[in-house]
Amino acid sequence: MAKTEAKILVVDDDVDILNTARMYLKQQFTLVQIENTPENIPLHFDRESFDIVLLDMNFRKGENDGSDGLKWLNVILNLDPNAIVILITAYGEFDLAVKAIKAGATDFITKPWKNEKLFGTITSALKLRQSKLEVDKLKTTQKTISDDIDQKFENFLGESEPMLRVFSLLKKVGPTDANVLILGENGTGKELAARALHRQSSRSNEVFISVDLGAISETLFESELFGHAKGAFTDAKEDKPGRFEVASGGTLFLDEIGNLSMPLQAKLLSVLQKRKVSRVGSNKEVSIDIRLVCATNMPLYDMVKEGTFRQDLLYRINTVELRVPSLAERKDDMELLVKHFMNMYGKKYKKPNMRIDAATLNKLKRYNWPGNIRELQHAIERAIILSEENKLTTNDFLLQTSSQSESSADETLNLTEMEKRLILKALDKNNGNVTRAAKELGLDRLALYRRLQKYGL
Ligand SMILES: Nc1ncnc2c1ncn2[C@@H]1O[C@H](COP(=O)(O)OP(=O)(O)OP(=O)(O)O)[C@@H](O)[C@H]1O
Repeated sequence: MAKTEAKILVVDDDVDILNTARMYLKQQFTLVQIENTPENIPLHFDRESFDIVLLDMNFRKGENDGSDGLKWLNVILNLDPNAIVILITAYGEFDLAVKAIKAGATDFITKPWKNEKLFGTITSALKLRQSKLEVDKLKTTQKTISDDIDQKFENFLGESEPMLRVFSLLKKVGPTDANVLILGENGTGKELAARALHRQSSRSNEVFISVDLGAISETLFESELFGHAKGAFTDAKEDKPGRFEVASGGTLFLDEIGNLSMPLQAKLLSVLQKRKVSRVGSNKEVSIDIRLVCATNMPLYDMVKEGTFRQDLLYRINTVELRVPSLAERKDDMELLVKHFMNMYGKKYKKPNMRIDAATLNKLKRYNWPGNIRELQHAIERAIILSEENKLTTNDFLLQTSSQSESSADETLNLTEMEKRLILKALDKNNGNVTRAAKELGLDRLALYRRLQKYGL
């Protein structure tokens, strides 16, 4: 009969017991080692990773209160927290066995034992060992995956005033368990902000689960979020936990929350209130412990007034509100972001040391970026791919919407409005330098200052 794959260490000061155990166990398992001096246990663990340790409770002659066994049990669990220890007790030592199991032993066996009983005890303990190792492996895999994802998201850049305010709020709110609602236009970095909150929380070693509510169909909503039991519907071939359950212990990020229909808002609210979910097709409720972060680019407050977003749901998710500014509001970050993406795509497309001239940077600053950072990121990627020299020029950027918006802006015939726009344009072009902007406008500095005051600029 093939031996079962397992490494077993038997520790007892009775050499007869050791030899009997070894003789029998060697026929059943792939590796069996024996030791009569418990002080040598660490040496064995240095050389081998044991699946099971059979450990005597009473070592020194005359001592039979089990304190020695408990001490060595502790040593073994320190050497390997996943160790499976089966204690060898004398007949009638039940109290001691209970004490040992509370201290972390897996099972006990009384001597003299029957071989079948010993085999059965070891076989079921081995199953536990395998699950513990599997959980460990899954945890490591999960950590590697989330570290990997986090790396992609760790660069949340900004040095402009509005971004410094965002960072300061993130720092204050991150470590709390407060529900956070992140508002902002598309592509402003709302998901980055949510991940930054998670990284700064006490849950940072747990999962961050992101759900795009805009991408989940009405019919799949419940099964995706709350899970389903086997047979709940035709495609439910097996039990499956939903995102709420998977995120338990960590952070759940619900993106595009403004896109939820009223019936789905009611379902979501009920789960958030109860902090419990039941999988579709099951009556059993599972408690969930999540930190909730939601995001949207929709005007939730207006939607509440119109009756398309539930006020009670809004109050549940917006304990703290954070607004990520649009790129147009943080033009001071343009250079930093442009250089960051140039560096990123320079590496990706093997075009290192790319430069950008001032005129091109100014063109990028003047453009409105309706798609925000995502649009900027794509524009730089495209420019790097298309560029023929190691310098990005205005020709590498096709900002058509920009010229449209610039020309439509010029269509206004209101003189005051025109003057205001020209001043802003001149300032923008000259990086906020009043002297140079004034010169370009044909004004002296004082005259420009007076106009800035007049228009509240
Ligand atoms: N401050 C920033 N620094 C660096 N990169 C950024 C920054 N903000 C956003 N990005 C990048 O812009 C892209 C869009 O960011 P993100 O997905 O977080 O935006 P979003 O607001 O969640 O978008 P949507 O509303 O479309 O879901 C990502 O590639 C992200 O890495």
